[in-house]
Amino acid sequence: MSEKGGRALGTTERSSIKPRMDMLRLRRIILVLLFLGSVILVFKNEQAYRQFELSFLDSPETPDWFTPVPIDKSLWGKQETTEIFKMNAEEDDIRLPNAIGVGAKKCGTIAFAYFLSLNPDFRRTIYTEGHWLYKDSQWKGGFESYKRKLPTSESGQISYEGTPRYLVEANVPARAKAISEDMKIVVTLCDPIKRLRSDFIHTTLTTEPHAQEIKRFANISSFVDAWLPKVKNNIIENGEEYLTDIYYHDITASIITNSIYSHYLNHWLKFFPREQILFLDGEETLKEPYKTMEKAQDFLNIDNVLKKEHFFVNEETGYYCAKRPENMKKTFCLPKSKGRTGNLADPSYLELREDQVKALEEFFRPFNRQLCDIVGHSMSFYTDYC
Ligand SMILES: Nc1ncnc2c1ncn2[C@@H]1O[C@H](COP(=O)(O)OS(=O)(=O)O)[C@@H](OP(=O)(O)O)[C@H]1O
Repeated sequence: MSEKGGRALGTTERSSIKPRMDMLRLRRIILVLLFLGSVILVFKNEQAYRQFELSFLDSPETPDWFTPVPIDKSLWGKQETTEIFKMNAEEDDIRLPNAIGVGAKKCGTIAFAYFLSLNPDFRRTIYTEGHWLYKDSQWKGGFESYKRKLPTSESGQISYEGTPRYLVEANVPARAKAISEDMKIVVTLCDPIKRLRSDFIHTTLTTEPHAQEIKRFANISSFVDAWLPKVKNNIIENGEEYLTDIYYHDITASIITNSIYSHYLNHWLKFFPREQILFLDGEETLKEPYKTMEKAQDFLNIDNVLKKEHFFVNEETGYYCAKRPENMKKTFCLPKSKGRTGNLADPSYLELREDQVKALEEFFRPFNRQLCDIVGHSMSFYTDYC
């Protein structure tokens, strides 16, 4: 009985186990397929995401990836300064600046200042850059401290101090206003991508805090792949606030964000009216420096001493040099550290892929549109937006 029953049970079991095994195998196959499917989906999504990050939305109907904070021109020049400049020294042959240069970094700010200083009415600091206004410890030292950075000048001459970093330091406009409400501001701007290239290689040759990190990238292309998506996401998540004082919280990103001129100018314009700011085009300073000189001399109200006949191209470097107006036989060229990108030993170090150039153009576009509104006229790098 038990044997019979046992055999009967065994047969039933066997006949029900086989379909169950088949079901289990089928389920396992389905699970494996589902797993593979989701791995492919994740991979494809990641690819699509990167594609999006580095894509160029060519159509004019395509909305910009970001909408900058709207500018309110009625507020320009209205913000009072709460900073107090300590006038703890006499003005003698060293006077307070009546004009400052505020960048942008790598746009030809030194070419501007060095060439213009061939006009005897324009007196610039003997140091290339002052780096005085944004440093709290120096600011506290008042004029006694600032004097060490300033040129000698006579009344009627322009006393000028220029530091490209001033453009992106949030405390500088209020401090410049505390020194003088009539301060004239000179801003040289240039193609954001060209500027980025120049900033990238320049940083590798400095002791700035991010120099080591930048040096670790094989070339600018791998830097842009790694950092453009990060910067974009930070702006999307935190808004333009992320750009404020970036040197203190994400200095590596500044290689890219230093080209977002509109954000920083918006801040400057709260303190100074538009008429007190001269916008120069770095491309013009490079290709037709006499035009830049003419504009600057007019703006600063000094004699138009520097003219076309004072400039010539140095055949060895391909960059402009100048003849001294008081003795045209004496010439002056900028130091070799300027004009680096045009004479690179390995140009591939600064090469960007086509898709990267497009992604960068797309990245800067909303800010350049706003820049056009701020400046009020077209510049070589955004003619289409005005
Ligand atoms: N005449 C002449 N000679 C040499 N270089 C010239 C000249 N005119 C403009 N430029 C451009 O100036 C770029 C350097 O910009 P900055 O002086 O603003 O740099 S810095 O921020 O002060 O470090 C520099 O960029 P790099 O080529 O990357 O060095 C040049 O594009």
